[in-house]
Amino acid sequence: NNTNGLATCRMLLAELEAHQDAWPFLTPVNHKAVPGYRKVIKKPMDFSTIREKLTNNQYLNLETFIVDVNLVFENCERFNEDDSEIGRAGHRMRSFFDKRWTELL
Ligand SMILES: Cc1ncccc1N[C@H]1CCCS(=O)(=O)C1
Repeated sequence: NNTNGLATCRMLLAELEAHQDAWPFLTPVNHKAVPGYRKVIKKPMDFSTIREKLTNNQYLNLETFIVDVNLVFENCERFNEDDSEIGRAGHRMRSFFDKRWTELL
């Protein structure tokens, strides 16, 4: 039910934030420091924004939470080369997340 969904969101987000490869995703990408980002990425998302939304009760359930987490990884794959530090971190974080939430189903 809904409460279980929110406890699961809190647990999953804590694990994402604590992951050693989370560093590119902990704060919003600084579009002043990253040329082209604002133009290319229409829906920026990061773990601190997800934390804020969770705190403000903006996620209806686990599914709406997963949509935002996946947006972090889709933006990363769109903007970063697979063969780059940030690109590789994104792939590692995505596979970590996919494995974790499916384990909890
Ligand atoms: C996820 C992402 N995609 C594209 C460019 C940059 C980033 N992340 C940055 C976030 C702040 C720290 S950093 O500047 O090292 C990396």
